[in-house]
Amino acid sequence: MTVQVKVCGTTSVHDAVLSAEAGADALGFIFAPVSKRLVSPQVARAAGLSVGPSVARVGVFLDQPLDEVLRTAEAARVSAVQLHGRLSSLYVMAVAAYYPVLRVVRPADLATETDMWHGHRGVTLMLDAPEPGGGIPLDWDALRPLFPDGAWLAGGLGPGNVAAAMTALRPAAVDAVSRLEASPGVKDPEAVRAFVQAARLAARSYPQ
Ligand SMILES: O=C(O)c1ccccc1N[C@@H]1O[C@H](COP(=O)(O)O)[C@@H](O)[C@H]1O
Repeated sequence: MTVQVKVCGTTSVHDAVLSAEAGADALGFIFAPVSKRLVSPQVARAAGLSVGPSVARVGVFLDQPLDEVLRTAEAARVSAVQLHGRLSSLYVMAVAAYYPVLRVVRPADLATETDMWHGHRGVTLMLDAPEPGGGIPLDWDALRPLFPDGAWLAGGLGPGNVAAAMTALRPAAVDAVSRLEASPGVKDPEAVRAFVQAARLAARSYPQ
């Protein structure tokens, strides 16, 4: 199985190229105003263009109005949208009419959201810690019985623990930001490279 690796919190062309050269499959651009990694749609668009179409560009939003999400995603030319927050299923489906959606869920909501989105091809679940971008890992062993096939995993992942997380849950993709930074919004090149390499290595031990 091919595991996707997403490097989130990209705020510059420089860091987009760095992550793409390290082998990332997807870059995340955070458009939530509360974030320390907030990026403008214009910079995100330039960064996306700098890495070419083979690298996915994911716009990340937290509890923002629907029209703002759609306008920002369009301006930034993202290829997918990641939705955090308390959102109705109608809202999520409205975004999914335009973009593939990564619907982010907390451990407490995993079972309900798995039932809700089962069979919706445009919506993929991503499990994350309750505080997005907080760098806090989840209790992977406790989540093992609930973790759905095909879901993505985030929450405090980094070079030192991504292999253990993948061994426990076998996610379809892994995503990280806090542990890949030299300072908020600025990537640590060594950490980004080590994260992608560790995830690729761990993916080799997935059952074929
Ligand atoms: O990182 C942020 O500031 C952020 C703000 C608002 C919504 C999502 C945010 N980040 C997302 O959090 C996860 C994991 O982050 P971490 O590795 O635990 O720091 C990732 O999906 C980011 O997209």
